[in-house]
Amino acid sequence: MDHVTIKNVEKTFFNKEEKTSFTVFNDINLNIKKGEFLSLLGPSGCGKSTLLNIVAGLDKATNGVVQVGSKTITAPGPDRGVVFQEAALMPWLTVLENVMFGLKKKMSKDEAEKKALEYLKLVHLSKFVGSYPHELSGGMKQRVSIARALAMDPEILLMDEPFGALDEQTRSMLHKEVQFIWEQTGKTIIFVTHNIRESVILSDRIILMGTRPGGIIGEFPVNLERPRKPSSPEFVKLEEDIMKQLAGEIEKVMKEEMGDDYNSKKASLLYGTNRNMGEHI
Ligand SMILES: Nc1ncnc2c1ncn2[C@@H]1O[C@H](COP(=O)(O)OP(=O)(O)OP(=O)(O)O)[C@@H](O)[C@H]1O
Repeated sequence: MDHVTIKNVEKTFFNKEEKTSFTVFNDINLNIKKGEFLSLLGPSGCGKSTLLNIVAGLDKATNGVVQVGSKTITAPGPDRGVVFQEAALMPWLTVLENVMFGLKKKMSKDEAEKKALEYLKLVHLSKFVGSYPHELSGGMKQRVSIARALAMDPEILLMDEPFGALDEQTRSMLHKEVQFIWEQTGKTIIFVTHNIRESVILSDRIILMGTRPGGIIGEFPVNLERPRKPSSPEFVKLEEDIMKQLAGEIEKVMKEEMGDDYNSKKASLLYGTNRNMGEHI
């Protein structure tokens, strides 16, 4: 059953002062199933965050519609929880209070506390409920923000490079955690990343996005058993297939951004061992 439907979505940014406009993408069509783990993968600037923000209701499509079930999205709503790259916790509140914050508007304080504790347990932070954000590592802060989003019980979890700022070990630990949460809760997850390996580890399906003109340039179902092993031949093959399709895109972006400084040797450095497409190329 389709849970999220993205139909003919266009996004154009207008700059009124300079009287210019920039179309990020002009015709995105995508159906996401209930309970599906879908990644949006692509080089910097291709519009992954823009598309996610439109689904979140934080930004408006210039044309086209996004539906959750049969309901057209016009604004943020409790059916969609968002986790960003930076956890954005309230520094004056404890871990528990941060997670309880939104819940208290919906239920009694006791109920909110019970629910917050339940979700903090799910992300393995029971021992830190009384800590303040500055006492936590980056990975722990992201786990709080995941618990905070999940505690509101959204049908859909939208994650915008949630582990982009974390070190490799923490990132890998959180992959296991997100997978566990997804299996436990059955949420539909849309996950933005520019890391090929991360998308193969986590997703049921990977949507590849390209730039200028922006849009979907490929789709890869990931039919590998979980937990996935990056060293398995099937995993490596899929990474290579995605990489091949993306190589041309990345060079296009680099050529445009670096102009005369561009040289293809630099491009090859980007295809490093962790299959990361670079930060802001
Ligand atoms: N408010 C805005 N006004 C004008 N242009 C914008 C605005 N927001 C985004 N853009 C442009 O839209 C394009 C897509 O941006 P977006 O952040 O969605 O890309 P992305 O694929 O998520 O990139 P990254 O991986 O770097 O976050 C970029 O060229 C960006 O400069």
